[in-house]
Order: sequence, then C-alpha cells, then structure tokens
Amino acid sequence: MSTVVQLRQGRRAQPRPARLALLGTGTVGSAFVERYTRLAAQGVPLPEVAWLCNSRTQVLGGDDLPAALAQARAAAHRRAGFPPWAEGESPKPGDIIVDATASETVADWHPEWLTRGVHVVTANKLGTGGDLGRAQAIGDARAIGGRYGDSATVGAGLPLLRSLRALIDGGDRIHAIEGVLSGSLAWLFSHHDCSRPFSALVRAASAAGYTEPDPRVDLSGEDVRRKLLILARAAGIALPAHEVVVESLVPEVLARAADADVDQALTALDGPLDARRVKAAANGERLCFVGRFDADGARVGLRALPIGHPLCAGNGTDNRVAIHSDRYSAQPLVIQGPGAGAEVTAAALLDDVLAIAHAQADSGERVGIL
Ligand SMILES: NC(=O)C1=CN([C@@H]2O[C@H](COP(=O)(O)OP(=O)(O)OC[C@H]3O[C@@H](n4cnc5c(N)ncnc54)[C@H](OP(=O)(O)O)[C@@H]3O)[C@@H](O)[C@H]2O)C=CC1
Ligand SMILES: N[C@@H](CC=O)C(=O)O
Repeated sequence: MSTVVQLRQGRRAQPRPARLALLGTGTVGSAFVERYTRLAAQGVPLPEVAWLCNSRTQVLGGDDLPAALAQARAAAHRRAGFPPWAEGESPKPGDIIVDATASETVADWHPEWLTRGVHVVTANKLGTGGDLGRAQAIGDARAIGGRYGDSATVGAGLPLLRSLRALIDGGDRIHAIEGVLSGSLAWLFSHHDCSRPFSALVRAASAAGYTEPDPRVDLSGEDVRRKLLILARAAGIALPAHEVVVESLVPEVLARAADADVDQALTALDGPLDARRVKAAANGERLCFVGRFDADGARVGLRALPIGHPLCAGNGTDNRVAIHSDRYSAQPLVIQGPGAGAEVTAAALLDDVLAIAHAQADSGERVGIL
C-alpha cells in the first residue's frame, strides 16, 4: 500500500455507531426500556439509547436506562410549545428514532427524518394510518432515505405487514383483507357477558395496557380504521381516511366528554352494548369488531357473527386477519395472535431496531460522522 493511501486512510473520520432516541415514556416506551435492558444484559448488540424523551423533557440515556426512564417519567408538566426533543440535538443520518407516542406532531416528523437518512421505528399509527398525504410522503422518503420499521403498528408485531409485503413482492395481488384488528375490542367482547358493566371492562382493558391512551380512539373504531388504512396502503391502495365507513360505539355524551370526564362517561356504553350482546346471544351469535376492505370499499364496525364464524375463533386480545389474494383465492391466508399489550408491542419495536442495526452492519452503512 502506498504511503499516500495509508495517510488518507489514517485521516479518514471513523464512522460512529448509530444512536437511538426513544420518544414516549408511557406504557409502550417503558416496556421498551425494560426489554432493551433485558436484551442488553443477554449480550444482544443494540444501538446505544442516547436520549429518552416525552412531551415534558429530554434526558440522556447512559448506562442506567431504568433510572433515566424514571427521571423522564417524573419530569414536571410544562406549558405547551415545542416538545423538548425538537429543541435539542438533532438526530443524524443512521440514527434511529423510536416513536412510542400517539402524537400527530411526532408523526409529522417521520417523512422529514427519513429524508435526512434517519431511521424511524414506530408504534404510532398516525404516520401511515392517518392523513394520506403524510403516508405518501413517508413512502416517498423511505424510498430514498432512512428505513421505516412499522411492524408494531398493526397486530402489535404479528407478521401481518411483513406477510403482506412478501406476497406483493412475489407478484401476488390483494383482493380483500378482513379481520379483528383491535386487541382491546377483541378482549372486551370476549369478556362481555353482561355480568360486569361494559365500562368496567374498558377500565380493566385500559389498566392492562391494551387500549389507546384515550380509549375512545378504540371504541370509536378510529384505531381499527388506522390499521385498515395501513394495510390497504401497504397493499398499494391509496385509500383516503374519509373513505373508510366507520361505525362508532361511542355515544354522543362520551364523545363530547372532556378528557377528565371520560372515565365517568364510559357508563354511557353499558346499556346499548348489553342490549346488543343479549340480542346476539339470543340469535346464537357473538359480537366482533371487524374491519374490511375490498373492491367495494372499506368498512369498520361491530358485527354479530354466528358463533362458529372463523373471525370469532380468537381469544383474549387475539387479532385474526384473513388476506384474500390471487394466490389465496379459494381460502384466505389467516394470521392470528395477541394484537395488543405493551410487551408484544415493545418486542416488535426492538425487532425492527435490530433489523435496522443488522442491515447497517451487513451493508457497512456509514453512519453520520461525529
Ligand atoms: N398498547 C398497545 O397494545 C399498543 C400501542 N401502540 C401504540 O403505542 C403508542 C404509545 O401508546 P402508550 O404507550 O399506551 O401511550 P402513553 O400515553 O402511555 O404514552 C405516550 C407517551 O408519548 C409521549 N408524548 C406525547 N406527545 C409527545 C411529543 N410531542 N414528543 C415526545 N413524546 C410525546 C407522552 O409524554 P408525557 O409522558 O409527557 O405525556 C408519553 O410519554 C400509541 O401510538 C399506540 O397506538 C401500538 C401497538 C400496540
Ligand atoms: N389499542 C390498540 C393497541 C394496539 O394497537 C388495540 O386495542 O389493538
């Protein structure tokens, strides 16, 4: 090797390892830290968590992540304004942002980060399950920039999006997707036997970490709409959110309740849902909250299905989703398993983080220079 080449190589800046920022220190963010800490103790090579952020503060990760998490969770509330991470140090190309928020503000940043070569791993469905323009901007940005890990957004990590993309990559065409896409609603309707008020079950589902931060997002069908949009868009259909017909379970008084009054207003669900449960049982049917899209459109709502119906086969938080395609035309491909819960969701996020870290290592991807 010539002296000139040796000198050039000696001067070349060293690539630095990717850093990770965790946005959201609530139910899912905390489970992420717990799993990260466990995997790191097992020797799994993970990118360093450089920052933990919520809407109130940003703290440095460091060696003691549980302590950093506790510090972030204990931060004082602050007046509205930019979230602290937006005022602090910017992520650099090759860094990984984990979005464990339910925030529109954070989702709006997804295309921007991807365009800059920053990877995004998300449990937040608003990126690709909300506004179509934002979903398309994310699609465009991931084609040229960072990677987008979205397995936690549908089925809390069940191999749904992965399978769908594998079918499409293999030349298959998707005709319809139908299924139970809400873990919390699946859990609620599998426990609803009128012995306890439905509102008490909603409180239990929320305490178990199955519902959205605001359970009305589940009960209104909005969460299922988002998942259906994510699936439809992954299948290549540019479906606008307003084209999904949604049957909400939320009575007017609950819909209008201020955040502080939601818990009390949940009782408005009890009478109407008990009546639907009694009627379904009298007809030998079971209530299931189902989302479907096909050539005729997209629809989300509560259906009374015969007890033996395939969509009724799950238990607990099980999602059960049927994919109809060219390849699976006589009988659909069916994927079933737990579709909500902080642990499975955190595992999905870490799977995506590891997949990005492995791809970086395999491709020798140069991470931004310090
Ligand atoms: N629970 C489940 O089974 C599943 C959940 N998900 C998704 O995971 C996400 C998180 O849910 P969950 O943990 O229950 O929600 P939580 O309400 O428990 O936590 C949300 C966190 O996001 C933070 N946050 C809000 N806005 C911002 C912002 N602008 N910048 C930084 N942080 C912000 C909050 O901050 P602060 O603490 O200051 O309020 C909080 O720490 C949701 O999008 C949900 O849909 C996805 C799959 C399954
Ligand atoms: N609230 C959601 C959680 C996972 O996405 C659900 O009930 O499925």
